[in-house]
Amino acid sequence: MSTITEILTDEQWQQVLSSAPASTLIVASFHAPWAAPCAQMATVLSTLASEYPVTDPLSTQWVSINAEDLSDISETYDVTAVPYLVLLRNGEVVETVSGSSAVKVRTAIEKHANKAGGATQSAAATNGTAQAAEVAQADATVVDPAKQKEELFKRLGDLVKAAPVMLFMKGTPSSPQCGFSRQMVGILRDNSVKYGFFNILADDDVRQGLKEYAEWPTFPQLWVDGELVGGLDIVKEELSSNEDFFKPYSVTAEPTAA
Ligand SMILES: N[C@@H](CCC(=O)N[C@@H](CS)C(=O)NCC(=O)O)C(=O)O
Repeated sequence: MSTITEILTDEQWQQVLSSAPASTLIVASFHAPWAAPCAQMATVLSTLASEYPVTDPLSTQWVSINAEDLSDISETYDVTAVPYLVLLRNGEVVETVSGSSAVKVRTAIEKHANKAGGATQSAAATNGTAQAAEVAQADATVVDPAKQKEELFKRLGDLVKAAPVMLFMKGTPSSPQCGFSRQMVGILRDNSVKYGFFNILADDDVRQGLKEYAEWPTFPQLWVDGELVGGLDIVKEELSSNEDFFKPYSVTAEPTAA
């Protein structure tokens, strides 16, 4: 059974790419320590990995990459949100999956992995192992719409608290994909605000789900301490009535006594 290797350096990644046989499917999972769905994804992937044999030429190779620490690798594969899965064969990307849907991840891997790997997988499933049961359960939570929504809202609840100030935007701060998001990034920069961001264009579940979760229909959305402040207009209003609105979140703020 295969296990997942954590990639710690660019060189280690290059080594994986250059040493893998041409037939090997490389399953690369990009994650960030602050993103709760990545922990769930790690469980799903380690379970899937354990179902695939190591033997060449039927091999799959499983690696995990911290998207922030190894930003050059993330840029190479256009990783703008996590979890993000990249499947490669012979140095070429064969498929990517954005988000934490266990079903999408499993389907993509099964599609590209060798058939013999699939046979082993069915054997594992009929063995009724705890691991097979775990994946089945992860899948079940995603296909039942009510459960799916519950899972998504739980994920969103964690995501809006991923940093004290969280911006849900179109694009990234260095490359906003909408004028409203660009203006919001400018305001945060002008106020020296330290913030986390999420590119909603990279994850349609988050894009649509957050509108309902927040009861706010548009982006950008700014969340502070897990509470929605609002969109661009509201943030401008807040600042015009209180220019120190962002002071507690400014990188130049004086430390406050506990
Ligand atoms: N007046 C709004 C402007 C934001 C807005 O209208 N956003 C639109 C276009 S970028 C949007 O997010 N639409 C929903 C979507 O694209 O999913 C604000 O204050 O934030």
